[in-house]
Amino acid sequence: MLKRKLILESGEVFEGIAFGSETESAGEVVFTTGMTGYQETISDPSFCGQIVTMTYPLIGNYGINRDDFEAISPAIKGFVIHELATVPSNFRNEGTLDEYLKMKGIPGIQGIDTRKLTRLIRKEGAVKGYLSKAGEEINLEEIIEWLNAVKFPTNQVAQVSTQKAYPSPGRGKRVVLIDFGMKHGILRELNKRDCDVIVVSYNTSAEEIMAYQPDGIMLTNGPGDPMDVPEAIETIKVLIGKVPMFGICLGHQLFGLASGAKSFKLKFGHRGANHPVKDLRTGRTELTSQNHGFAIDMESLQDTDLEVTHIALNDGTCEGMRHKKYPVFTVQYHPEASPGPEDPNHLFDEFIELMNNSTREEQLQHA
Ligand SMILES: NC(=O)CC[C@H](N)C(=O)O
Repeated sequence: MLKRKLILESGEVFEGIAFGSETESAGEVVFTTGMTGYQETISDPSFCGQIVTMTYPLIGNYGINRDDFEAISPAIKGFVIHELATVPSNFRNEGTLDEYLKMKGIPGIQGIDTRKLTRLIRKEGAVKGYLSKAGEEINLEEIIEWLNAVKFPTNQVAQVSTQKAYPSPGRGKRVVLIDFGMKHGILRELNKRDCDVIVVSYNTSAEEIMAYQPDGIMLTNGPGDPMDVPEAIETIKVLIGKVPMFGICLGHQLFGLASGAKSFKLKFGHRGANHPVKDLRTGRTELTSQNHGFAIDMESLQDTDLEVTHIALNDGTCEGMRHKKYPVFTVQYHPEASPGPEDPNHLFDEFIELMNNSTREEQLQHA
């Protein structure tokens, strides 16, 4: 078994055992607290460019299956775990995590103290990291210096969005889905409700989107800083009020920015499958799946036509908004719930209802 190191820009070094691809890699190191769902995590395009640490100690025990991918190819830069289960056991198992990461060229490290790493990230905030090539000695000082100077690419949405529009047909409401790095779960939920979905690239113009005559527009999740996608912000500005809109995660942040709100980077993000969110209108709390490093600044909503509908109970940040005049609502968390929990799944039904209640005449008035 070959060794490899995880090195942080702050100078901490974690030595462990290499698995997955033997290559070296670098990216922002983040942690997620989900106890299951490593396959969904690895393949969630919102993690594009990041080295992902699982805080749950035993990973790989149910293998990799055919059905649970959130994108065709994973976009993570590395995978950090405490202990790799080498003999998976599950009726859906089709192969091991190690084989999968090897096939996809993603380096993994196991046998490190993920608790210590997580506490460091919580204390110091988001940090850049480097995973060394399996079995290779490195010059630590050189790597730390390089990490402190390097600027990672900011075009992650362009890396993971579809380049060409394509349909995912149904006989119900026509939804144009703007793909900022869509999790397949969103498409599954819309298709389950018989929506006639047209998936378009992140830089499709408002005019082209409206030419599909949609009943509604879906703004998806996606990687990176929402400020790095100015063209999408401009497009959303034009689309607001034309047809009902539903935004998830990056889609929520872009809608906020398009409406005049501001965003900021959280110290260490919300990533996991047990984040409590309170719906301020009903007083109900739901457990949600989350994966975000940025958030909308609630104070900046004062000068907009938006209102906060949901807040995070862990730190009080904004988790949902709606437009006061137009049929648009967005959430910072993941109602498509892959891997779960499914508490907020009803939001997709609310989107369908919003499209049902918004008549064609009304839409044409705004068009
Ligand atoms: N899952 C997402 O869409 C994440 C949104 C954004 N990239 C963030 O980190 O905040």
